[in-house]
Amino acid sequence: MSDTVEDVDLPYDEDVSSEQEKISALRERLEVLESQNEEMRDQLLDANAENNKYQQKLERLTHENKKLKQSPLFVATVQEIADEGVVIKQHGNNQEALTEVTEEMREELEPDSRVAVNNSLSIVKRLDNETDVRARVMQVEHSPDVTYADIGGLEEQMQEVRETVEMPLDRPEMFEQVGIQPPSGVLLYGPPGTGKTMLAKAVANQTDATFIKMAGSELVHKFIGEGAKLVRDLFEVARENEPAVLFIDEIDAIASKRTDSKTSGDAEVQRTMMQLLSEMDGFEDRGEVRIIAATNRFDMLDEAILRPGRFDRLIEIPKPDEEGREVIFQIHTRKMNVDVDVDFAELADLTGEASGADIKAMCTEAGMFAIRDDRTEVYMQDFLDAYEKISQTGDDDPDEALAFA
Ligand SMILES: Nc1ncnc2c1ncn2[C@@H]1O[C@H](COP(=O)(O)OP(=O)(O)OP(=O)(O)O)[C@@H](O)[C@H]1O
Repeated sequence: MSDTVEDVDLPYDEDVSSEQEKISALRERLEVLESQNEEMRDQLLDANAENNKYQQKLERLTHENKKLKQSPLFVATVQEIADEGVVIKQHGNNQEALTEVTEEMREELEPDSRVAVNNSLSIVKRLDNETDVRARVMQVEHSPDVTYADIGGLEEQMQEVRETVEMPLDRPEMFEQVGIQPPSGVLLYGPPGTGKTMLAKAVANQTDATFIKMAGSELVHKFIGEGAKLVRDLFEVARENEPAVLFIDEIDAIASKRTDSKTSGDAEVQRTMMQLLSEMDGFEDRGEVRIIAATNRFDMLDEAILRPGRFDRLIEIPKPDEEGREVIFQIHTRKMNVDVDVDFAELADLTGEASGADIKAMCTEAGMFAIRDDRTEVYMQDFLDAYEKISQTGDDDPDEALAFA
């Protein structure tokens, strides 16, 4: 307190008041001050009580907020931002809902944003950019390092793929001058591990194009509810990266014959396929992007996908014949330290039903036998042992890939 007696405004006149008057004036002043003090103490108590109340509320909200963030959240996509609220579509069950959001959150959202919602479908947060999803579902490689020389036993098929995919990418003006549309898509079909992916990569390498791969099964099983959007994204990424080879593996997962069941999963697959068809139909004028699809289940495909203008070249990629197998053995042992006695013709003869992938596995296994034996050179016997081992692998499980035993 800096006030001194001189500063205080006294409740009496110093010069005229008697002692008695001074005392009673001071008493009165004291009473007033005491009652003011009382009042202020009451106010302070009230304020403290209020403060306590807010403190408790804050704690409760912090706790709720934490709980909200901890309990499992569902993923949804924003469909529309309307005055009445935000329309979201949940992944998994595809149900649409109108939900409220805070002003701050509303500003962050736009149609197609992916969001996390809680049990009562309130939007809790916006999920980070969708390139994340794209990256997880699409494999993008600029000019992959596979060349035609790495592929064995598919000369005819290679020629056909080159004509239909490579020419339009390399010399688009030829098609323009002749006045025909280049074939829009190529479908490679045949057993697993026969080189379909390799072929698509080799075309991208040869034409210096970006190779973009998406697996049909991932589209419908991993990213439920997002299939159609991801197909849209896929074509967009291709256009952004042209010249591009767009490789859709396991296309049967999205384009199989319609089944009679009407489950929501089927409806979702249908929507994804419709999106694919519409992207392909509108694709002719979209520059230097070529589509290659692959399937092991040609018999399952919906005819809609095979209509002219879509995949109008169907190329069978069979298992290699004996001559092909010999070449594939040579390709996969190029970098191996192989003994001169190794007879690839004999190995090709031995491995009747092997696919290219089986042969590759056998070469690696032969190398492992050499290493186990502490050698750096791989002998014929290693290949024979590898054959033995690999052909036995599938014995217990007839579905196992190695079918050449
Ligand atoms: N014709 C081939 N020539 C050389 N190597 C081959 C051949 N076919 C397959 N391979 C080997 O097998 C591996 C798998 O082949 P690829 O992925 O191209 O098969 P795919 O037909 O696309 O199989 P899937 O249908 O299972 O996707 C290749 O990386 C390669 O090492």
